Amino acid sequence: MKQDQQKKLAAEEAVKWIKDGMVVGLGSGSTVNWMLEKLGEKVQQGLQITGIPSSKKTERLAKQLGIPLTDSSSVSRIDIAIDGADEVDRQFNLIKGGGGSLVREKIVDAHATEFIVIVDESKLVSTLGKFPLPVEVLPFGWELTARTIAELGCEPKIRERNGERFISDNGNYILDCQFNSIQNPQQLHEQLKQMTGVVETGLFVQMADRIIIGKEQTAEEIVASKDESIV
Ligand SMILES: O=C(CO)[C@H](O)[C@H](O)COP(=O)(O)O
Repeated sequence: MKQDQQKKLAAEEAVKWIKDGMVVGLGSGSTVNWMLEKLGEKVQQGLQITGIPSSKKTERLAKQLGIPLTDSSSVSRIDIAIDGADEVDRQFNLIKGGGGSLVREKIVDAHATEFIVIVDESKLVSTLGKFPLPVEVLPFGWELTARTIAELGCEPKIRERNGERFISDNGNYILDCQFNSIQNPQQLHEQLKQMTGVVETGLFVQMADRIIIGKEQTAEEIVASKDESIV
């Protein structure tokens, strides 16, 4: 499938940035899974790194692939983090959390010296918001939290999977908030973060250092000062 091929291209390009001795933040999602496959191969060939997984799913796959893991209590730095995204805009803002791992991803990605985002070209948008913004909330009183969020002009929907309420790795719920068009990601993130009951938002505002977009035959790498346009 074309999209999978693009994800694989972006993922493999990103692995080239991982060098011996690095502590590597491992994101989550299907694009990251391609990255883990390649990284696993390199580890088998002798690359020495330590990974910090950002979700239980990533932890399971990394272990299967023989990637050595540790946790944040055992490292003083994260050299590089590689993660996917659900939407990417021209100002290096992201929507993440489609897989429900946004809190751990944000902690890992925010502490990395270099944060690389890997996406297929369908993820690149001019304005964020078509993808419903995932917001992690405490289960207690979530209906009240959802009502407050709705006042910002969206329709929060409690996330379900296979007919069951989705529970994050942190034991919380996810509200998927359809804003359609997010004109000011920073402002919206701050408004949401101020609400009691909100744990974290899927808005990653200007955190990325490098965006690698898988295209038809190649992976296009965009590094910019974060004020620059990327397309
Ligand atoms: O944020 C995420 C998980 O919480 C993922 O990185 C995002 O959903 C992209 O996933 P995929 O690579 O499967 O398209």
